[in-house]
Amino acid sequence: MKTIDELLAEGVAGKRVFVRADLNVPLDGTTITDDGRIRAVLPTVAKLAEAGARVVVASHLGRPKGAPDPAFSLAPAAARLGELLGADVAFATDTVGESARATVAGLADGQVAVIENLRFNPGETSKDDAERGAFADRLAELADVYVGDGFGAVHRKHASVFDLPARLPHYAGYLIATEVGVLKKLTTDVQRPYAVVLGGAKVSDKLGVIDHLLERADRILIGGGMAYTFLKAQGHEVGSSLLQEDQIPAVQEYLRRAEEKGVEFVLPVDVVVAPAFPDLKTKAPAHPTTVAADAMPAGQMGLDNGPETNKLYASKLADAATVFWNGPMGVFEHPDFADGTRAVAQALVDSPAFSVVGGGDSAAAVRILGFDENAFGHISTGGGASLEYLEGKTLPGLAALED
Ligand SMILES: Nc1ncnc2c1ncn2[C@@H]1O[C@H](COP(=O)(O)OP(=O)(O)O)[C@@H](O)[C@H]1O
Ligand SMILES: O=C(OP(=O)(O)O)[C@H](O)COP(=O)(O)O
Repeated sequence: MKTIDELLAEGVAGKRVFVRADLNVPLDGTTITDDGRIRAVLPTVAKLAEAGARVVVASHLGRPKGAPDPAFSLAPAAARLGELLGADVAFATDTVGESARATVAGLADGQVAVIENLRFNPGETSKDDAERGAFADRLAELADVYVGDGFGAVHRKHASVFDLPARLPHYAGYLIATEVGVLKKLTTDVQRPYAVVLGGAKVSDKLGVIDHLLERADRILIGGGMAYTFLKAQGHEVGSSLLQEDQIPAVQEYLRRAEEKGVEFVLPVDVVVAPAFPDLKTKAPAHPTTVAADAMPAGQMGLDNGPETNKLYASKLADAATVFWNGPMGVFEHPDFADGTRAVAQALVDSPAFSVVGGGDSAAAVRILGFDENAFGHISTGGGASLEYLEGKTLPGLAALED
């Protein structure tokens, strides 16, 4: 894999450099609630601009349906990138249309532009190679060189991640180099006990990693939206909680194999429930109650780990030597459901373990809840990406950067 330093040594002045970043930041309307992913790509963007490149930054944000949708515009991220760089950042209101072409053509050496959300074009995420390729062809017209630095999206076989680098000279940016360097350690000389904490909302994406973790981890702690499929698999009522019904047989098999292999599976013993998903805009009181995990009332939704679970999880992390954590333990964006996530973060701060926190929302949660980033071993910008890396899977966005 060629790195950005090699590109800089070759010289980039006057070249149009396409930087595939992951600027998928959490938004409250148009306000960025955590800019960690923008700060993470700054070294790459700043270095290229300093060296006189015409930098075209591209990313997805959220999961729009292949068409423009103002709620998913990258405009706030472009503005924040400009503030952090201390320079004007141009913004193209489309991806490969007139605005993008004119914006890129208007760049002077050392200037930076951001193009609109790549997922506004159906070609970005298409499963059809030809449709993705056609979009990648259009993107390739905007640049002379490709730098991959969107670590959070390298597990996606998407046009800008996988097909575009095949069409341009390609290099890995600083963020990808750092992320891979740290995660590699967890695949080789992991110190034991090795505990993995899994939560969050992308349950169907992430349940499969447990298959691999059963061969690798000593303890697996489950929380967040992931917990309810496990509780249901044990025969408990889960009300209207997030549930991956089709995965129940797989989850039952995980629990059986864990017992056979002596891997400790830790599930919530109590949960915080409410009648409905809370309003994250108004943060209006959500009327939470705490119930035993095996006695959830029908019609209520599990939204956080309860206090007994928080104590239990802290005790399971206290003597771990290595911890990998992906996925908040609850809907931490609402104050009624932030305690479970706060408790796990605090346990990692208190534990001498080498801790890696991965995922857009997990990393944001740690910072939004006021923890010092330096108290953790590594905060990764990718949740799904880091899990798939740890699984040993070939990640399309890394494979595409190989020579
Ligand atoms: N019990 C739950 N029910 C619904 N959503 C949940 C629950 N617990 C956590 N979440 C949500 O999970 C989201 C983050 O999930 P995910 O994207 O998988 O994590 P990451 O971005 O760290 O990889 C947060 O927005 C949080 O509100
Ligand atoms: O937020 C992301 O992943 P993560 O939630 O696993 O950290 C990435 O930006 C990838 O987004 P996607 O899961 O919509 O492809």
